[in-house]
Amino acid sequence: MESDSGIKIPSRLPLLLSHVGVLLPGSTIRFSVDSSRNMHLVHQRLLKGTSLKSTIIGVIPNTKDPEQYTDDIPTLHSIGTAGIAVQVVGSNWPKPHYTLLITGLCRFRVSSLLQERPFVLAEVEQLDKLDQYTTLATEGITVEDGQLGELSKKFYQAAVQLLGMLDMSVPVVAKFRRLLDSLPRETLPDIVASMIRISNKEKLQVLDAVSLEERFKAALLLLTRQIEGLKLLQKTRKFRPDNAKRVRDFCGKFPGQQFSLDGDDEDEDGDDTTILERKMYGANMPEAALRVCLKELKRLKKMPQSMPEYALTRNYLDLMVELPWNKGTKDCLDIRAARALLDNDHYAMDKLKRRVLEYLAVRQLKTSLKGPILCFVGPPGVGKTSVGRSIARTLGREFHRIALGGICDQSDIRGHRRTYVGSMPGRIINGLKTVGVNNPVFLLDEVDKLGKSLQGDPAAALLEVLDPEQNHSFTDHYLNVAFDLSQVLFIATANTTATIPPALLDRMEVLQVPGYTQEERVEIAHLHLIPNQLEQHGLTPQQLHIPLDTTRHIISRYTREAGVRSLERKIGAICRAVAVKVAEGHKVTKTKTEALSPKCPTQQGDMAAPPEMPIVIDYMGLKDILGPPLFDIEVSERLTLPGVALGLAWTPLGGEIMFVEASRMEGDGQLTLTGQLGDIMKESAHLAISWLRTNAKLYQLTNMVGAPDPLEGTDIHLHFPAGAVTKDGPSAGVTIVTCLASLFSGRLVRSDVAMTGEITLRGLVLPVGGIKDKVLAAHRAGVKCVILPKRNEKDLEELPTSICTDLNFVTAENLNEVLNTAFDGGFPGTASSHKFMQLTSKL
Ligand SMILES: Nc1ncnc2c1ncn2[C@@H]1O[C@H](COP(=O)(O)OP(=O)(O)OP(=O)(O)O)[C@@H](O)[C@H]1O
Repeated sequence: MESDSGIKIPSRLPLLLSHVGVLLPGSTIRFSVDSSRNMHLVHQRLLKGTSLKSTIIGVIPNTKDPEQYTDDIPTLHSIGTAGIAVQVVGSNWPKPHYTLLITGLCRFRVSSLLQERPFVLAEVEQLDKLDQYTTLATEGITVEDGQLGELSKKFYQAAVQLLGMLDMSVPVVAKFRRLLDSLPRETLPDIVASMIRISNKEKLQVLDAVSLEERFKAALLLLTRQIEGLKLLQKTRKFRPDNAKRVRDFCGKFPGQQFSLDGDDEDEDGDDTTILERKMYGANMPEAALRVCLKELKRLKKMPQSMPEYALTRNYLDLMVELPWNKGTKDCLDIRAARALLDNDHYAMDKLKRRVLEYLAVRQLKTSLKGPILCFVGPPGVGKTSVGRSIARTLGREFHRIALGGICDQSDIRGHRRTYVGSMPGRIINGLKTVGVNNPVFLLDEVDKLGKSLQGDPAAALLEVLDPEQNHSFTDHYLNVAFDLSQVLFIATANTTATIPPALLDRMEVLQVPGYTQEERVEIAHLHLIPNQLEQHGLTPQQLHIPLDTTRHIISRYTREAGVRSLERKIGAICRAVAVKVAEGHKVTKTKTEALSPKCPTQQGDMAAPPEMPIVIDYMGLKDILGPPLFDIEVSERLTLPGVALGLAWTPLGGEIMFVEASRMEGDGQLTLTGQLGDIMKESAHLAISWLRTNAKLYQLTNMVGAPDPLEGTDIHLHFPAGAVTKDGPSAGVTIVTCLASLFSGRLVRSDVAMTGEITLRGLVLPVGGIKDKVLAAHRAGVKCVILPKRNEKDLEELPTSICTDLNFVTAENLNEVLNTAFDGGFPGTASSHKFMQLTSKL
């Protein structure tokens, strides 16, 4: 049925390739857009166009699922329906997705394809008249039209009969009757076919019936079958009026089961919600949660899909059914195996491993343990995270790491309320969804780096999570129902306890993980890091050999850290360099075999010999790969002038050595302090000066002009190098005194001595923290003797034996003892009768 006059659709139409419904003229269908071609059509045509013409598109039915092909365009159905996009709804989150509401206008035939990408554009030929909608029902087909007239009359009568059989109120039936009467007869087959429940294949038959007569015939057949089906249904109902479910099941077997003029169709979506409901019952969730889910599902069923809230509710329900409410792994704990595994994975860390094993042993004896939450505190790269992973492995549990560094919004922990656009559950619930069990090991990494902002305090939200008494009913704002976290094993890691809020710290058992000694690092490198790196770079020990001496050299000259991360990176760099050599070697050997063939004997001499395996890395090789050494053993060089002393400092990154320098010049007794010092450190400097002035006579300290007060006519400048780093704390007190004593006496401080300790005005030395890390730093720097406060003697017990044998420890109660040790041959004025204790080893 060609149209040569009247309203015309554009002759070039962009085509929407539909793989679900069939759009018939006169009806409206919702299409979900997710394939890339259709997505481009929406973006470039529907969302950009401003004219009415740009909203007219062609819908080609029954195209293969566009997701299944990439570039090839499938064979298109030749007949489609031109339609007008009356609504475009969508969002870009969580992934781009649009829903189009399209009203069918008329049929068209695809004449030729003009473009396939980014969306399909075709030259089309219009098949139906569009003006039929503007004609009155009475002006259309009449009985005088012969067979067509007869057919249309029959069709109309059948439609009226079906309307009478529907289970609807009288006014609704009357309304539909009026609608039926007002529609032009030629539009009836399409409209009725789109309303009765028939399969897509049958709809396609109606669409393909281009001639009106054929269309009436095809649609009449379907309509009659529908009427027969309803008749049978009514009969069945009479027999078993009480068994509505069975009737429903029975009529479900009819091809054209229900008549749904009221538009309340429950096609695929209906099945979808049934599946969701089934999943809810199967998710084993607590009753309260199930009640909430069922309520939401009821709301969801009533919502049109195009409503933004539909997606929100749907996502919520999907999460609820996916959460492991009652699903867990079975612990397979064998303490002996756990010990072997921990020893295998990690070298040293004895204290930590012992505590972890105790913890696991208690769990084995009492499974319902509401145990403490372990918090590993130590410098970066000492294996805190990797011990957490090993614990999960020993227990046979799932492992999930939650990085808390920089989080400053409490909804990151507890989720957003669902009223917000883009709301999401918090990291705890998300983690549970990811691992799919309710008893994983959660590693809360970097708890000390939680922030605070206007959006609340995430540390406060963590309080509930980490409290064994409360976390069995943890309520995420997004879920809005309680989730039992009591089975989850939480382990936290931090670099320092100083920035962990006290309430949070109180809920955790802190286990210090100190830095490693040089020898421990060498062992870790050879037992773990080198084999790991070789494997990661596809090398074997037969190809690369790093001798012990080289490892020591890397540790002392190329790294300065408490952990082993930088060492691991350096070994990685060596592996990369060797991988190039090995790969080149392969190539050379291969080419050489080819070159040796009689065809080209002359090339033989040009080939470099493949490297000899294994490639052994010596100092020279190291310099080639890693460049010149980054760190010097500088202590002795820097202590060559009076007025310099070596202190020990503690930072969250481990212990460090710290030089204190002093100089004096003519002036009026001013003290200048530089090197970004905090208030406490400045006070220490003032204390030190006061003590020295008081005791100047005793120690024979003079200023430049020989006056008894060292500050008379003299300005003093104290500097703490590495000026970019802020320094604070009282532990530099003894170092400042020693440095000033050296300046005023003109004597050199011993170059192999480092010290730490707080001072008082009366010259006492008070204890300080971080002894282990400080001593390790001193050992790293090649110091031979460490001066510590007497009351820190107990901390020496924690030091490894190797360190104790390498270093001399002098514990001092007062500054006399400090000065006596710091200068060769003691310090004048400090009664050599003052005894100080010299420890070689405490263990
Ligand atoms: N004692 C050890 N034995 C074997 N390997 C170790 C040991 N200590 C650290 N490592 C290795 O060092 C690397 C860094 O460790 P990890 O990431 O666990 O450090 P971390 O202490 O958690 O650091 P951060 O505080 O920066 O998170 C890992 O590859 C780990 O396997």
